[in-house]
Amino acid sequence: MNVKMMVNQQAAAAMVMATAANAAKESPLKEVIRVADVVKRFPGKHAVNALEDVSLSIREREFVSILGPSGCGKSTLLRIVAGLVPHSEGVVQVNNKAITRPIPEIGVVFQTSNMLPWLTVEQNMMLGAQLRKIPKECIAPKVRELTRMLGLSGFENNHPHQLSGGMRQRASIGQILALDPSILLMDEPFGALDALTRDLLNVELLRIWQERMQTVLLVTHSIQEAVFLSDRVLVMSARPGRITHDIAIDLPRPRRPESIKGNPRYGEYIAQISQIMGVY
Ligand SMILES: Nc1ncnc2c1ncn2[C@@H]1O[C@H](COP(=O)(O)OP(=O)(O)OP(=O)(O)O)[C@@H](O)[C@H]1O
Repeated sequence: MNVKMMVNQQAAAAMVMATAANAAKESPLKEVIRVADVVKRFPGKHAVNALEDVSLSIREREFVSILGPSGCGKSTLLRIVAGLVPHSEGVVQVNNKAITRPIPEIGVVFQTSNMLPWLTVEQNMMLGAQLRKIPKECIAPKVRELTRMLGLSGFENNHPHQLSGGMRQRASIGQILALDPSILLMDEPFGALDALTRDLLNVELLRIWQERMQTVLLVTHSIQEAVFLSDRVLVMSARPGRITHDIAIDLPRPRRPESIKGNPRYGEYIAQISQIMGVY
């Protein structure tokens, strides 16, 4: 084969690879969460209209955050998607199936740890799988790997009260990840932690997301956190909550605080969202 033929073959191979890469880039990812025209009323003496015509769509492996004023219905929306709270009107689907109760594909992390105080970190991380009758030998290697990944090696036999707040929250995330959910719903998971621990855990969360690529829906009060982590930020109005803005965050990945926080676009997104939310 002469040199010209080799060059032509290489060029053709490069073109095929580029076309495949473009096709992969352009092929729309599957819609995983679909919320359409959802209304939520809490009836009773102090009836509350919490959500009004909320619609959103989240695709496979997207990281989406929800911001909004206190009481606008962010947690209610998350709990509806999780199947923990029924909605009054509209459609809520996960992987094309109507959500009427919690399903194994969805893991939920709340602000406070769900760990049982009388069990160790490892026992807590095994618990969900045991309740689902998954054999111990299947779950044990996964729990060991998660313990390492979450920086909890050496603390497996500690009880929750023997951990710092940040470690407790990491262990709570481990409890959920041990069940291998394809969708992670998080309600202010680091809200009770100090700013430094929160920043560190955000970096951890991105690393976990990048390694496992779950679809993530996060409720947060922090504009910085939402911009740093997300592919899209949804902003809700005051109650009854509606989604008023859907902002694509076009910052490069992988994201590290030192590279992102110096990026002028990071500052611009924060300014834009602060203005939308009326906070400066
Ligand atoms: N179980 C309930 N019964 C009655 N009203 C409720 C219930 N849960 C939530 N609400 C009301 O629904 C509205 C939305 O509450 P929700 O907790 O979803 O807001 P939020 O945006 O998550 O608030 P925050 O940012 O302060 O955590 C509030 O007015 C709240 O009082």
